[in-house]
Amino acid sequence: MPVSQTLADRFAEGVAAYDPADGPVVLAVSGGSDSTALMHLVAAQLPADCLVVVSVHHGLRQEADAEIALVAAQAEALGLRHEVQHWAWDQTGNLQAAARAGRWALLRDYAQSVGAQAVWMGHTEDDQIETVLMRLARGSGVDGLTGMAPLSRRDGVLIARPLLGMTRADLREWLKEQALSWSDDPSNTDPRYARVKVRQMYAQLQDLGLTPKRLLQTVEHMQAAQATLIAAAKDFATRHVVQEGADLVLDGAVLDLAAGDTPRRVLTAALAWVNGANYRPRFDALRQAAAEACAGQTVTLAGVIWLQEKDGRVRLIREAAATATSPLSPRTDGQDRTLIWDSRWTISGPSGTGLQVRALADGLQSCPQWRETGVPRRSLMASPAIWDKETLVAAPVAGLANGWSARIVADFHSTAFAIED
Ligand SMILES: Nc1ncnc2c1ncn2[C@@H]1O[C@H](COP(=O)(O)OP(=O)(O)OP(=O)(O)O)[C@@H](O)[C@H]1O
Repeated sequence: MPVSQTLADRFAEGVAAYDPADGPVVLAVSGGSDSTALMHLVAAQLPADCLVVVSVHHGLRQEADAEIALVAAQAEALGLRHEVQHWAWDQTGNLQAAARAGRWALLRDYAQSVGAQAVWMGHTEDDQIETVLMRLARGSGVDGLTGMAPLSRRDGVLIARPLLGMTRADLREWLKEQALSWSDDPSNTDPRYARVKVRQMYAQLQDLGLTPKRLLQTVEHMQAAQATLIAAAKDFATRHVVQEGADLVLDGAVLDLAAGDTPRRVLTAALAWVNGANYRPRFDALRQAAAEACAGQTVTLAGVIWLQEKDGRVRLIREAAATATSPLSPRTDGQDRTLIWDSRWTISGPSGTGLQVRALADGLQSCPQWRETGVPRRSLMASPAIWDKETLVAAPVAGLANGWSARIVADFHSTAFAIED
């Protein structure tokens, strides 16, 4: 059977769970073989109007213009929308790491600005093997050695990797069979990069019997171990964490980090849920904050205020000052505008020019009915509000709707234990 047959069939199974009603999908396509194959395979399975192809131009190599032009031409032939996002290096830090982080930030922000349900990426089995070997070299634990997950979450955005079970060689074979071209980025073979070194050394490790099959078996064992840890954490959370709107209320058991993996996992998940998964504290900082909270102090960590309740529990509230401002670009078709704010609120409302979403903060004074909502003051101050420069247009959570709505994207207990990327 030609590669095309089996590969396309396996891919079709992988996308079966996708529901167009949940919003568009962003396809991250660099123009390399893997993401080019991803674009064509997805386009054959899903309706074009729910796909947006996004290429990030790093402005670092001359060939990038031609690579992105090739993606644009192929996307157009498939009837897909194609967007280019430009990245600029501010000359700080390691260039590779900065480019990777900058690329993700552009993909994430774009996905959130169009209310996308997920970003799909072209990582393959080869990338998985390299990732696990690099993490082994860093002494990673169970979570790290699970490698990349087929479905995970970063900064509150879902990442799908439908090609993880396929090899680069198979994808290239498939592209050739379909007479489709791709671009080869020379840095993918530059031995100065750690990933390239790992790839080259892995060829030797295979001679010792560390075949892809064996290595991926270990990954499966780790995934099973991780699933057990996550199940225990979920169960613990149902007993010790209560979601109240956008806040979480924890009892003392969650702060008892000496009790092992489970409370640490639950506390970390709780913070990540409240801060939109924008940052995770280091363990030392977490331990210190938990001890202070146990001693009755109010703590601010990871963009979250840990406030004492009268009954001794601790309320986690988003810190208004840690949220960002998102511009609301107007729609030309007169439809409502939808975007995701602070990685966890879906905001919808009438189009308009020059509007922004940012935390309500002191705008609370302009919401006469806020007390009737029953939501604590500090929680309302961190809730989303629509602003026209300094004028408050709407604060839906604080009782000033004016045609706008805001809802928390996902419930804590059912989503907070998704695998983090
Ligand atoms: N410049 C980019 N623009 C958009 N998406 C990108 C870009 N670079 C990488 N990606 C996404 O990240 C995935 C993994 O990145 P990686 O650096 O391994 O890819 P690559 O070698 O540039 O290209 P490919 O994976 O397509 O062969 C890609 O498959 C793609 O989905």
